[in-house]
Amino acid sequence: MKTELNYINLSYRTYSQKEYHIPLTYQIFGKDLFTAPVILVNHALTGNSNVSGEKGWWKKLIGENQVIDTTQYTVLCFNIPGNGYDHFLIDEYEDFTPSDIAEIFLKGLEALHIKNLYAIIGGSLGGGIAWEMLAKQPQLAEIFIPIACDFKTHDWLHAQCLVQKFLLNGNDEPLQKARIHAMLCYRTPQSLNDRFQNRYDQKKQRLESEDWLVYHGNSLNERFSLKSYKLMNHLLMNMNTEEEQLTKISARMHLIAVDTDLFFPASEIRMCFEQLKEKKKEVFYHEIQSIHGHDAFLMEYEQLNTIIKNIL
Ligand SMILES: CC(=O)SCCNC(=O)CCNC(=O)[C@H](O)C(C)(C)COP(=O)(O)OP(=O)(O)OC[C@H]1O[C@@H](n2cnc3c(N)ncnc32)[C@H](O)[C@@H]1OP(=O)(O)O
Repeated sequence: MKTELNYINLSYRTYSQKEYHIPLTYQIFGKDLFTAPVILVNHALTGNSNVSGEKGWWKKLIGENQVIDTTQYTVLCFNIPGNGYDHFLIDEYEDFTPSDIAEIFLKGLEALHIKNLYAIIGGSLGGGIAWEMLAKQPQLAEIFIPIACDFKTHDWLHAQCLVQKFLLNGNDEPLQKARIHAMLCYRTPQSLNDRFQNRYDQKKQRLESEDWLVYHGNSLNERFSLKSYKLMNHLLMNMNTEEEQLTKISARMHLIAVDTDLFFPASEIRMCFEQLKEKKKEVFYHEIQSIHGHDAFLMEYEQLNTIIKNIL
């Protein structure tokens, strides 16, 4: 299986009229290009192109004989430029919007001579970017699977991103603090309360739940850069796909929500589904039941795999 990082050099002018040289990187898993249907996977906020294999963040979904079976498909994943996985960082992150990232990914597909995709799948921010891509090229894919995401950032999510921005602009452990706040948005009160039951770690002199949060804050700080996090948060805060374009998307759509998601509430995803259904035939809604909230798309594999297995 090929897992090396590949490069495409792009000249790109942002919608804010800034010129950039973008070394767009990507990974391919499974079958060689042009020998099998292509599935594009768009990664989430702190993810990257390494979706499958030993360290793949979606390895329980994508791999040999997994639901997204790399013996049957070519799985392609671009890095969001500036995510730092390929060491490319962006200083002026506000130059970019999710619409720019979508445009860059489309240019990436063009450079690879990929005209059609079998499917686009994306979780959270990755799904939001996929909405933007399809709004720009409605005929691009046969199947669209946005998971725990919406075509735009609603007020509550925007507000949480604003808090993230304040924390990220602080001087004292900005990335750790932002991650701790984000972890609380990715989970629910029940998820934490059921799991930790107020247990106290005598050795560390703090609640186990606090230790878990501190661990996640420090662990992201070790593997992710502040600049990348600022960019990703800015993108999450500014998803705004043109609503009139949505019904023009030709792909069979399968919107997947999590019943307890605080970031992208199931009620909003269902509303999007109801509106699309009025004007479009092949649109479906699925719901993962979980106490965990947004993170369920990285935890509830039994449900997620069953849903996706029936779609592909
Ligand atoms: C907006 C968007 O685009 S969303 C995208 C952003 N979302 C994320 O980044 C996901 C954030 N959540 C996580 O990273 C979670 O860990 C998940 C969802 C991947 C897994 O959740 P859980 O199954 O509850 O695992 P948990 O968080 O307890 O443990 C993960 C790891 O941390 C370690 N860990 C957890 N708590 C502690 C602790 N207190 N001390 C030391 N290690 C710890 C575990 O041992 C485990 O290590 P391993 O991966 O080497 O086995």
